[in-house]
Amino acid sequence: MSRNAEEQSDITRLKFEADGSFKRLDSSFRNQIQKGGKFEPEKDRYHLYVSYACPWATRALIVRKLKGLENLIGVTVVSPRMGEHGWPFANAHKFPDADVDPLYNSDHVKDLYFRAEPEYGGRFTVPVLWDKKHETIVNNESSEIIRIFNTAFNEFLPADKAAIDIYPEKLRLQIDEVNAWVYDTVNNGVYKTGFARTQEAYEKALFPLFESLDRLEKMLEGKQYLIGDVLTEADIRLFVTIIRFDPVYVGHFKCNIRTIRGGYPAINKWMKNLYWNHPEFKDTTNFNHIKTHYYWSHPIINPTRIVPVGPIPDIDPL
Ligand SMILES: N[C@@H](CCC(=O)N[C@@H](CS)C(=O)NCC(=O)O)C(=O)O
Repeated sequence: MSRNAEEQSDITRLKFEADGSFKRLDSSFRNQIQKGGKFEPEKDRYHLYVSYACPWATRALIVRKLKGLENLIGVTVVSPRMGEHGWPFANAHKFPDADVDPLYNSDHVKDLYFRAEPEYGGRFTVPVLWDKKHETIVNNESSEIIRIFNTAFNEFLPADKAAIDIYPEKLRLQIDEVNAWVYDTVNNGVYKTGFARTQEAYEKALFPLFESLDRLEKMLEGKQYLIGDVLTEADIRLFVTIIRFDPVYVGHFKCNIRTIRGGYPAINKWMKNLYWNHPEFKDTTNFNHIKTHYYWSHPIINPTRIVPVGPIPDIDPL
């Protein structure tokens, strides 16, 4: 099942635009889980492969826990050191809190992609939502996986968990509007900043990133949640980037106009509340995986692979 595909798996061979900017490719597996479809809601049929380091994958981990899906959908965590073959499992690269692949004992995430589609030509990204019945990938796009988790398994859940709705009908327009610019300038903005190959491409991503943080700071003043007064997917999608900001993006991705803790009191307070008061956020945040992954896995940006010790602490107390 293992195949050499370093063009696709080696992050140091990422393709860039002519102007030195980084362009993220669309995810390829975009199926839904629904009654009457190829992928029906069922207990213990689906499996989630994630990295604790990856902000996109962590969205799915947070929602899995928030909705109480732990007994319905298993999880496997890859090792944070992503090398020429992409994400390794623990048997290929041991690391604390990393797992072996319980389904196929694969060495790398790419082996799952080739099992699902032998001619697969895209990148081998996490998260991967896997169907054990058809032995294929249901979906590898986090924004869709969290919406699947939000509703698809409600019939198996106790009433309090089924009632949790992170994309409520009456807030959808607002959530979609915020998601759009937060995705482009913040979630993906940090990557565009950090992966830029020219000064111009770097600054073209950096300034909009900080303009958006300024805007978010105003939106969060005196508020616990981004939209309305409930936790929505907009908070989850933003949190996974903000929690990585001071420990990684400030240094590694050169997003250093301001730090969150030093420059954005309202964002910092919102982040600390989610982290310290909601186990779904704290228990799915692993700073060791986060820091090791970025500083180790991008030798173009950090050739010594030294992982900085600070900031201490990773997140301020409440
Ligand atoms: N649009 C995808 C992005 C997923 C993604 O880019 N994941 C990164 C880790 S943070 C990855 O696995 N990259 C591996 C690679 O590109 O080789 C999603 O939101 O699920």
